[in-house]
Amino acid sequence: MQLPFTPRFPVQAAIVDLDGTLVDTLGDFHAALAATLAELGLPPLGREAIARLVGKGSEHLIRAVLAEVHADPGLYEAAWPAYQRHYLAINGRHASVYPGVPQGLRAMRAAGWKLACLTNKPLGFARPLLAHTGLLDSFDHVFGGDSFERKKPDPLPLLRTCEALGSQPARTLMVGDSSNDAAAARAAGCPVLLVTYGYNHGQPAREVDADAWVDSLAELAALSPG
Ligand SMILES: O=C(O)COP(=O)(O)O
Ligand SMILES: [Mg+2]
Repeated sequence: MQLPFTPRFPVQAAIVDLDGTLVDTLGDFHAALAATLAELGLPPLGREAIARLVGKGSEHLIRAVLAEVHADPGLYEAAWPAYQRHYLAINGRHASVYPGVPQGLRAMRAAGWKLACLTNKPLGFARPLLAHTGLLDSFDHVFGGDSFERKKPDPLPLLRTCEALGSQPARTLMVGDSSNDAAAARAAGCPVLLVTYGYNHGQPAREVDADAWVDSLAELAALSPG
């Protein structure tokens, strides 16, 4: 497997982010939040505003959305269960796999790499979404934002995922779309590749400290012989 940079050690596994990297879920976030805000009698929020707030898990998203619409923070207690109900009802309906993802995952598997999906999304949202999009079987492990005590950008979820994969961090590539993925990877000692098409809190991914960037995961397939 060739990469668009030279890692210090040969890579033998990858940890891949979900929202903004494998699947464009902005439509799901928008629909679930619209239903939640309407139920609470609050104004809706546009897609661009939501894209800036996604990436640090659903609890953070709900608190940030309430702040964005100038709602009472105490509404969180009602908003969180309402959001879970609405999200589960529409999970995957307004989502699409990014172009190049199946080719990129196939290339990584063909290289003999172990693969894990590690997202800040709750596991109860992540697994059904991966199954719905046909990506679940690509992964040896799937972990969510509630699988460990802390979420990305903390290195703990990456270190635990490396253990599950049986791969040292220096030999495990983090593939993500945001500064959460990159900061967690740096702190864990994993090399990091970012896609440029994701959310990254509304900022260009090329401005984030990473080892390399790709516009499509199909670039990995193009680099690999055969
Ligand atoms: O649900 C989120 O906050 C997004 O999670 P991810 O980018 O880590 O997949
Ligand atoms: Mg992401």
